[in-house]
Amino acid sequence: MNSSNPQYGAASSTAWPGGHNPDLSSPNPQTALLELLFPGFSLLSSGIYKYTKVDLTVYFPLLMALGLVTFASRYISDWVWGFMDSYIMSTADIRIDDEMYNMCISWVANQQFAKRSRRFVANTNLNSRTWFLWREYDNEDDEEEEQVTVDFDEDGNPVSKVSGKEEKKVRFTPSFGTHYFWYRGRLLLFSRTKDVRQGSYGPVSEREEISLSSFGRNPSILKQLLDECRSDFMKQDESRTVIYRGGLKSGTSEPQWTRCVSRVSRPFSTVVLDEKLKQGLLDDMRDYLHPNTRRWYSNRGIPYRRGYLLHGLPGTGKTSLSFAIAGYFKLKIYIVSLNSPSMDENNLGTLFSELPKQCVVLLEDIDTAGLTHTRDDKEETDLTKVPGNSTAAKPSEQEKKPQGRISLSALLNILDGVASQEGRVLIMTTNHIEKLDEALIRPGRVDMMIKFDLATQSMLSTIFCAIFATLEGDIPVKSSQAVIRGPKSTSRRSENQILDERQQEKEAIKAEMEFLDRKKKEDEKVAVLGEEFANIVPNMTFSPAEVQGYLLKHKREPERAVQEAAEWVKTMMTEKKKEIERKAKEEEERLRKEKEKKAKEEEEKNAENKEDEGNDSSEVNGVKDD
Ligand SMILES: Nc1ncnc2c1ncn2[C@@H]1O[C@H](COP(=O)(O)OP(=O)(O)OP(=O)(O)O)[C@@H](O)[C@H]1O
Repeated sequence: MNSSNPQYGAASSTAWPGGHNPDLSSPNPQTALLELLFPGFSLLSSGIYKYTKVDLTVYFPLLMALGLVTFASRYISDWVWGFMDSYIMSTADIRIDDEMYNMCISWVANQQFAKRSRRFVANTNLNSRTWFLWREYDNEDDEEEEQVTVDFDEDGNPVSKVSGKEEKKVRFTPSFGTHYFWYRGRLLLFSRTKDVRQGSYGPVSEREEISLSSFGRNPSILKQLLDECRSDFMKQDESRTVIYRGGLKSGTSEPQWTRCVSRVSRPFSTVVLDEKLKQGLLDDMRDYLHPNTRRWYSNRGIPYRRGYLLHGLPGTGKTSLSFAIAGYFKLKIYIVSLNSPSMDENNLGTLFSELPKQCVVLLEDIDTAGLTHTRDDKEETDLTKVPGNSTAAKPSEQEKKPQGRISLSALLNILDGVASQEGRVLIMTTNHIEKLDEALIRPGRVDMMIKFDLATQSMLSTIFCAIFATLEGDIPVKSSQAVIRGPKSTSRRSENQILDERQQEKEAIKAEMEFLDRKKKEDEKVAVLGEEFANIVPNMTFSPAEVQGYLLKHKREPERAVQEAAEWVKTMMTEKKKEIERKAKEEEERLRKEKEKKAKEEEEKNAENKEDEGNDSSEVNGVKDD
């Protein structure tokens, strides 16, 4: 301990200026107060005194005033902020579980203030707050982002590609706190705060809130900004089909639609189906979605809804058509699984009431949805009415059926009740139309049914040609021929440069001509091979998915696909035969067991009857004896 310490020098002979002689064990009250206002003050002042002989405690009143201001400023600033927030600021709070969050955050990520931010959150996926819900989550959301991650070296060995455009893009958004930025000449605030109400469980990225604030009581600037966020976000989806899934909000029992993926829209032409049917569906939907049609419906008091049932064997294109048609009409697609354990009548009702004005709702494999007539599955009467014609189903069949949590009547009410959004397009798919209740597919609920069949001969050649057709990008272009034909630089170019460019342009045109020529020849060849292929594969025997699966094995060798087609058909037929035999055996076994069970039950019943009869006769005899 330094004996010359002005603060703690009780034992020291050093005289304190101003008559202060602080004691180590009991510092004077002034120093104690200053120490409270400025933690570390005594240490600092003793240091200063030692070297400069300036005693800071002399300036006690001044320091006190300064300390009080510092002490109070925190409270004052909080109060001022609270006052401003309540009376002279407008704020938009954005819920993390709403799609507006994605829109807003993706807008923020593109702003200069976010790029300049010194403390930021780095994301490869701006929607990662729900990563745990949907693993397939929007990786493709960024238009600029390429999905290629694997390349092959000269020897054909896979190598990962982690450079340039292919690299997964990292996006930066400002971290927790308040960030200022200018928008249309106004100073706005973007705040990201930790959501303290949320429990400690749940992913970290979930526990946050974001808000946008502006000075002034008129919030129109915030609305403009949010509108811009939304339209920017929508632009990214222009050539995509956005898919939403119905489920529960994370950690709650509240139902909500969650955006799970956006895909490049499948061209409608790539779904192979009878052209008349396809055109009929397109015309029907086009007419339904026409802006004047809603009025037409409402004038006549008819609910403005349209339902389609796509039925047929597995792998015949029902799902593909649903997605393609949604993409064609630029509609979002909302998928809900009635089999999901979280899906009950209330949740489904809420989801349907939250649908946007125009969209496609897809209920896949509706026959397997395990609809019951009431929630209480034990009631026998319920089970006998399970989807299937109104006729009663056999007990053993009932046992096998999955028991859903949604009754058929509730589903019907939801589909055409007041809660169901008008303007939506309902598409139901099934592999077993015969299992569906008539009420579910009556006109008004299902306005058009489309049957999907196994591949006909014309479908076979169409699928063949679709797979082997030469499309842009299929033929590798030599780098010397790949010329970017953008706007010419305005800077002066030398004669040599001009000549060079002309030469490159010529080469590019030549390459394009070569490509078209080659494409024509290839397509002619493929058309002939397609016919050959269709003649080898039997009509209406394989689903388009099976044919596609086979052709993909030879995707670069159409000739080989034709050569080996007969062998493939043979193998497939044998497998199918085996499968049919196996199923027949299973059915036989099931019937036998059922028969045995029935016989046993009958026997037991007879035995019981006999016993009862015996008892009755002994009673009668007893009476007689009496
Ligand atoms: N008619 C078709 N035209 C083009 N491609 C088809 C067609 N049918 C099936 N495919 C192809 O087969 C695959 C499976 O098709 P999809 O899922 O649409 O069949 P699905 O009828 O919905 O089957 P499931 O009943 O099993 O759900 C897809 O890759 C699709 O490209």
